[in-house]
Amino acid sequence: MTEKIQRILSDSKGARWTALFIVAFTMMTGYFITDVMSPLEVLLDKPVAAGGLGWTSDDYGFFAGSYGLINVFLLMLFFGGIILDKMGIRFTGIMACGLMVIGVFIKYYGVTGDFGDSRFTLSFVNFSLPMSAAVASLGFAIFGVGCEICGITVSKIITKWFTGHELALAMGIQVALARLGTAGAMMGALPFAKAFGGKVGAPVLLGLVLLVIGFLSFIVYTVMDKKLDKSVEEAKGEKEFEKEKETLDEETDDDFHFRDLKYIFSNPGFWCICLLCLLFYSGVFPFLKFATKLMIANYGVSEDMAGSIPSLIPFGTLLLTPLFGSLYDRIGKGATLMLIGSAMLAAVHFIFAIHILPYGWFAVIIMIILGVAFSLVPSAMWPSVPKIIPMKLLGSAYAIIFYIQNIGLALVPMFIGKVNGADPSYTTSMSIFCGFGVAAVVISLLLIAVDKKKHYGLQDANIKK
Ligand SMILES: NCCCC[C@H](NC(=O)[C@@H](N)CCCCN)C(=O)O
Repeated sequence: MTEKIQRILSDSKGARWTALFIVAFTMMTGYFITDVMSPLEVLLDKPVAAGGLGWTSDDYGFFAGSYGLINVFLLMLFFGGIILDKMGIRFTGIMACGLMVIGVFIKYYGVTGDFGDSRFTLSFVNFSLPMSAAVASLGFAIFGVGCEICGITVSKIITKWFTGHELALAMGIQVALARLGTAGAMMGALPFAKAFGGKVGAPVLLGLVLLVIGFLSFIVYTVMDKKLDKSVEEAKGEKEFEKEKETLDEETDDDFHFRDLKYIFSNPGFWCICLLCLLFYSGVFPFLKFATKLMIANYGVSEDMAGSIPSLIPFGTLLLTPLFGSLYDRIGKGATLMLIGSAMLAAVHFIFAIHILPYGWFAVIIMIILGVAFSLVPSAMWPSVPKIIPMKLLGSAYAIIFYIQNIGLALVPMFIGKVNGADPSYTTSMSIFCGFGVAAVVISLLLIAVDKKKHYGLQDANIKK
């Protein structure tokens, strides 16, 4: 009997949680590097003679957006998903980590190399950047490919180990640990750079070292992955588990066929999740980029304190994302959680748009509500994908969702920046963000209806009793 229960490695609680923490650590180091330069703008825009890099805010904006450039314009995320489904977790994960390390190495060279006054210029499109920004952006774009492909690989790994167990809790913990990487970068990068004489390269080098450790931990994970596959093979060989064999057959990485992609594209539930992801994340990540200035302009918060109010959001999600994930595992109602989170997003932006109660304490309350919304939707949305899409297509499915999301993450901030220039009261931009929330509510309602019709099980608990 014991032999039956413990027939594959993922049935061991210790093994699957160890696997989770190993790959979540890799992802955390990736998120650290993603945001390590965000608090360093004050050092980047100093003149070269004063120890800075002489970047303008436009140069910085281009650098920040370069994360998604190769992913979006060269369709790298789309190909990344196919590579994952075709070549498997171990190959793709190592490739992704390798790309992240190469990317950060180039970025480090960009911010520490001596380029003098040289510039990178494309005269036919009237484009010019300091050479340091151009090199750093190239590195960040390569890193972005690795980081997003690593993200879809980790999602597939978690699904592989946790299906039928604590899937949403595991995904929630992974996202929470990733947010810890973001929070660590936001809080630690500037003091760390200042401790090294204001050198931008110091925190980037720290991130590079952490990333290499993250890469090594992924290599350790591949050993576990091999063992899991071996235990699955052994279970397949046992006659009495004929029924399970059919399920396991469906789960092998080798079974991917391009023609199967039409299953993804023709799936209405998948498109609802894609749209929800695009709308919801467009209302959160780009908002965070403008939130500090909003606090100063509309809520009278001092410059020193203004950044700490939006930082309540990633901190709040640390605890709440696993909590809501565990709720989804035990009682289900995933689509309802997404609806509630979307409604909260719309309400928060509506309140920001109409400028009532212009006090710092009120902004804190609103930001906490946004933090709850930012925990509700991701904790229910990501674990819902495996309920709609079979395992062998999961890499491609996550990649397409990430791809569509990246378009919003790249274009919305550029658009909102222009809108704020024309209307510095933030009424227009907050109304646009509110519009994303309202549209997310509509899509969530549609998802609930589609789920009822197609029986995806989005409202069911993940843990099989
Ligand atoms: N199991 C999927 C987890 C996704 C977490 C999600 N990340 C993303 O959506 C990334 N594509 C983009 C992250 C960009 C910010 N650095 C998240 O909520 O972080």
